[in-house]
Parts: sequence; C-alpha cells; structure tokens
Amino acid sequence: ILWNREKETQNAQAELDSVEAELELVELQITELMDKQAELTSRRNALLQQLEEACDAAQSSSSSSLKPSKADHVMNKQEMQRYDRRDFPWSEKVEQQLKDSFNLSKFRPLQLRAINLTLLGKDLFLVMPTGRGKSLCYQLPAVCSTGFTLVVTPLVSLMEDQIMYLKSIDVSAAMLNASINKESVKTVMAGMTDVKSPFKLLYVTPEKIAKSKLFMSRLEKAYNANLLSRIAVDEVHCCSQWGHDFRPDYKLLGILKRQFPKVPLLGITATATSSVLKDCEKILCVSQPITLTSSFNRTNLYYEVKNSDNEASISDIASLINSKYKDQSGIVYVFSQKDAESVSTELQKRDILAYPYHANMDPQDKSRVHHKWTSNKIRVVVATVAFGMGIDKPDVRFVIHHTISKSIENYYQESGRAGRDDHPADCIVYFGFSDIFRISTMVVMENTGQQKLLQMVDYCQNFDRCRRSLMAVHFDEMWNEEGCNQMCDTCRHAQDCITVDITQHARQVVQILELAASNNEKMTPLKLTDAWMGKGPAKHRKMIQTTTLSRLKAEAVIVQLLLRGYLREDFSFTPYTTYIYIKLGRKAPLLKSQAHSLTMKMRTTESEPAEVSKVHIDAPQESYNFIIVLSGPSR
Ligand SMILES: Nc1ncnc2c1ncn2[C@@H]1O[C@H](COP(=O)(O)OP(=O)(O)OP(=O)(O)O)[C@@H](O)[C@H]1O
Repeated sequence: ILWNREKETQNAQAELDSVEAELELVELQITELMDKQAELTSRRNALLQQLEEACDAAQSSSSSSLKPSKADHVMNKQEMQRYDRRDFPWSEKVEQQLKDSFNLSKFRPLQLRAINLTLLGKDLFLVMPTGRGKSLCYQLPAVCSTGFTLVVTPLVSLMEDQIMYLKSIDVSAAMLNASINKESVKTVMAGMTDVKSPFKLLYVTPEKIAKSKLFMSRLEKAYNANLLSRIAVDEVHCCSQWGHDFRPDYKLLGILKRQFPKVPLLGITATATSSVLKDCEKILCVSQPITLTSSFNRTNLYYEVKNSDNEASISDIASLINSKYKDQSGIVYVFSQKDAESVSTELQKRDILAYPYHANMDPQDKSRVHHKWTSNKIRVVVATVAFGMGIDKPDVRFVIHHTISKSIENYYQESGRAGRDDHPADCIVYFGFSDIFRISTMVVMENTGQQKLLQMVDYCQNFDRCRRSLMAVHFDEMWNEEGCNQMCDTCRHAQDCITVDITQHARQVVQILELAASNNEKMTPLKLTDAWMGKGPAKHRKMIQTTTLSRLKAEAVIVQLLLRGYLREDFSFTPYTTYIYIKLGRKAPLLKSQAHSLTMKMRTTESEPAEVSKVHIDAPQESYNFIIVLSGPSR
C-alpha cells in the first residue's frame, strides 16, 4: 500500500510539473497575443482617426457654412488650411521679405502656415525633416515684427553658421555665448532694450538662460517694453530625456514661458515622436501648443541596407565612391573616433580624398575639414556623430553608414543630410552582426537605449516591409503605400525575398544556450554563433545539433530571435569594459511546444541563394553527429 501511495504521489508530482510547464506556455502565448492585440488596436485607432478626418474634410467641403472650431490644438486639416491664407495684415510684408531679404521665390510645405500661426501669437511646435527650411519659420517673422526674436540654440557652431548666413543677406542678428567678449556682451545687452532694435534675432545657448541672472533681467526689461517679439527653441527635442539628444540645460527653459507668457513660443525639431513632444510641452510650460508636422518622407532619398563584413565593406564603399559617386560629395558615418581614422585612411589608400571628423579633434581642424568639404575641396568626410547639427550642404549625394546608428531617429537625422537640394541621393547602411553588440554596450546606460537600438536593427533586418513604412511607424505617421515609389531596396527587390521556417534553427540555438547554462557557461554572441556552427575551442564536449546555414544566415536567425524575444542580451560590467552575453528570452519556452512555429524573411540575392531556397524547402536536418564546443574563456 505504502509503495502504491508513493507511486501515486510521484505520478501526481510529474503531472503537476507537466501541467505547470504547459500553463507557463499558455501564459506566454496569451502575452504574445496580447502584444499583438495592442499593436492591432493602436493601428485600428490610427485608421479610425484617419477616416474621421476624411469625413470631416468631406463634410466641410460639402457645406457652405464654417464649422465651429474645435480647440486649436486639435484642429483638423481643413481648419489648419485657413492659416495658409495670404490675406492677413502682415501677408504682403511677409511675401516681400521672402523675396527681398531671403532671396526665395516661394514657400515650402508648412512654412507659410507656421509663419502665420506664430505671427498670430500662437504657441507652436514645428516638426519638419532636416533641411526642409525650419529656420525661415522664425527668421522671416522676426524681420516682420517689432523688437527681436530670442533663439535658443544648443551649439555655438550652429549659431555662428546662422549669424554668418543672416549677415550675408543683410538681416541684423547677434549672439551671446561664453566665447563673446565683455564689450560685445554689453553692446548686445543694451541693444535688447533699444527701441530701434539693432538686431532682429538674438541667438543664445540654453546655459545663458539657465545661469545668467543679468541676461534674464535684460530679457524682462525687453518684455516689459514689448520688444521681445517671439521665442524660438531650436532642436526642441533636447528638452526631453526620451528624445535622442537630451541636454540638461534645456530642462530649465520653462522659465521663459512662465516669465513671458504673452510671447509666442516656437519649438522646432526634425525628429520628435508625439511622446517626446508631450514631454517638451510640459518642460517648456506651454499649454496646448499647435503642432505642425510635415511628412518625414524625403521622396528623393533612396534607402538601402547592405550586409557588413569589415574589410569587404570598406572595399565596397570605396568602389561605390569611385564609380557611382565619382566626383560627388558625401559622408561616411562610423562608430568611433578610431574607425573615423582607420576608414578614412583606407579610403585614402584607394585614391579617395576623405578626411576624418570626430569630437576629439581641435576645433580649428574640425572647421578646416568642414570648410574644405563644404567648398568641395574634399569629397568625403568620414565622421562620427559629432559631424551633425548645422551641416547644411545642399548637394550631398550619399550618406553611407559604415556602422548602424543607435536608433532610427539618429539614422533618419544623419542620413537626412543627403539630398537637401531635392535631387536624388542615396542613404546606405552597412549592417553587421557584431556592430549590434558594440553599440549595445554604448547605449546600455540609456533608459530606452536597448529598445531603440533593436528598432534600428529591425529596420536593417526587415525585408518584409518598406524601409519608409518602418520609419513612418516610428514617427507616428500614417503610411501610404504609394509614398515610397520603389525608393528603397525592399520595395525595389521585393521578389528577391523568401519566407523561411526557422523553428528548428531556433530550437537548436535554445538547446545550445540551455546546455551552456547547465555547464555554467556564458555565451557571447560570437561564441554562440561559433558553437552553433561547430567551431571554437573544446572544453566540454557534448552532442548537439549544429547548423548547415552560412555564417551570415546563422547570424540573421540569432538576430531575429533577439528581436522577437526568444533570446536576450545580458550585460556584465567590469571597471574597464562591459561584456554582453546571450541568454534565453522570455519567449524561449514557447519553442518547447511542437505546435509553435517561427518564420522569417530572408534575402535570396546576397549570397548562396541556392542554400536559402534549400532551407525553405527542407527543414534543417537533425544532425546529432557533431561534437561541438560550448566553452572557452567566457570573455
Ligand atoms: N522656401 C524655400 N525655398 C527654397 N529653399 C529654401 C526654402 N526655405 C529654406 N530653404 C533652404 O533650405 C536649406 C535648409 O534650411 P534650414 O537650415 O532652415 O533647414 P532646417 O530644416 O533648419 O534643417 P536642420 O534640421 O538641419 O537644422 C537652406 O539652404 C535654406 O536656404
């Protein structure tokens, strides 16, 4: 009897374990479905809003009487179009200054609307892609208003460029920053309260507002004398920690609206998601500003992703520059200062006049490189992200990323320096497996660094969807399928892609990681790939399944598993460096269920097309006859 009871208990325990394991799987499946539900719900809401706008538009065009206005900040398209009119009291002057002072013949999309709204005294956020002419939206109102416009700019070099440009078109402007001598500071401070307004624009760094009481008191005097006509906050996303370029001094700019509530504020940026803007709204103390967002879509830019393979990538980049982009101007973005030096040397060896540019160079060297490039004395700048704000060269025909950017926002901004003259230009990014982890260690301290990096990786690895549509999702923009016009590699080569069942591959990877964990081994991304491919030094020998995939595709599968939560990165810090290991992700247990399957899109064109097709047709063979290595030194 006792023996029977014991057996019963064992059976019950075994069944309980199995039920619990199954329950865990079901819970994971529910989580996955709920994620999908959230994604679909948000898509449905966006579509409903689009339909509602379309209905509003149809109604107001079929009715002769004007609909009562909703609150300004939720104006629909029709209501917004009122601000494109040219019969405001200032319209004649605005048109005249556009031509006479700025030498421009017509407005670009949204410029006139922004100018009218700010001249009406509304608070405004203007989100416009880089190079589309945001500056005009505060410079032109400045020359049409009495007093001066205060412009907050994050970089001294940016304000110097602006002042140089304004001087060249005879618009008076001044600046205050740490490099200005005492005498000039005195003159500028006096000018702020001079009714004759010796300058129409005053550029300052955010530090000036945060730290100089003297400056704030002059500003107050100017405000009381009705001479502070407008406040423009350039690169407004710098206010928010959720943006890609947070600057602590921007956090203190709320004082401006609190002290000078009657002065309209114009916040401008090239890239800000709606949540970043909401945050900026709070920080700047503006209540319900109108947000004007112009389409992020730069129709003249061709977006492409290529696989990176260090040496080969440099040769590939060099041959592109020497053939397709012969005698044309461009930028090669790299990950680090060291890369800037080495890649430019490699390009020089291949007869390309390329100069490095990075944050650690002397300011004179930086401006020498910038100047030589702007005046076409050198064709290529090999730069880190330090070569950024304020780059306004119209004829940049290519922006090549030797290494992926740390986020889609960064990529959009950096690649957006191409084709500002509206002529065709190429934006190419080289995507390499190891680069993901190089950048991962750099962004690990940032709140959403990892998440943003994985979005960028998804942009590179996604052969399913138009590159622009992936950016559109990121910028909360409704995407219209016709918006790309085959101006990205996925749309142009859609037929070169096949769907591959990677379920068995995923199980093999999970098996290796489980085995490693049971041996207390940590797997770096490189070790994991090596182990899966049957390479590496021997320590513990076990029979596991190795892969028949090429290295490139094995890496692609691992990346896919990371993106979809079957694997995850795990960080380990030492005083000198950060190590990354790959561990099982929260969805890994789903692979235990035989019913669970996973597919991904792979390109057939790049290398070994036959092999990819084979993967598609046959499931990978169950090859247990390999002895492979799970460990070596863990770092
Ligand atoms: N209406 C227009 N017609 C033609 N060119 C224009 C017009 N408005 C602006 N531009 C030109 O476009 C270029 C980019 O303008 P601007 O520097 O204001 O861009 P931006 O949007 O501020 O870019 P960034 O995000 O890099 O600061 C400038 O050379 C400017 O003269």
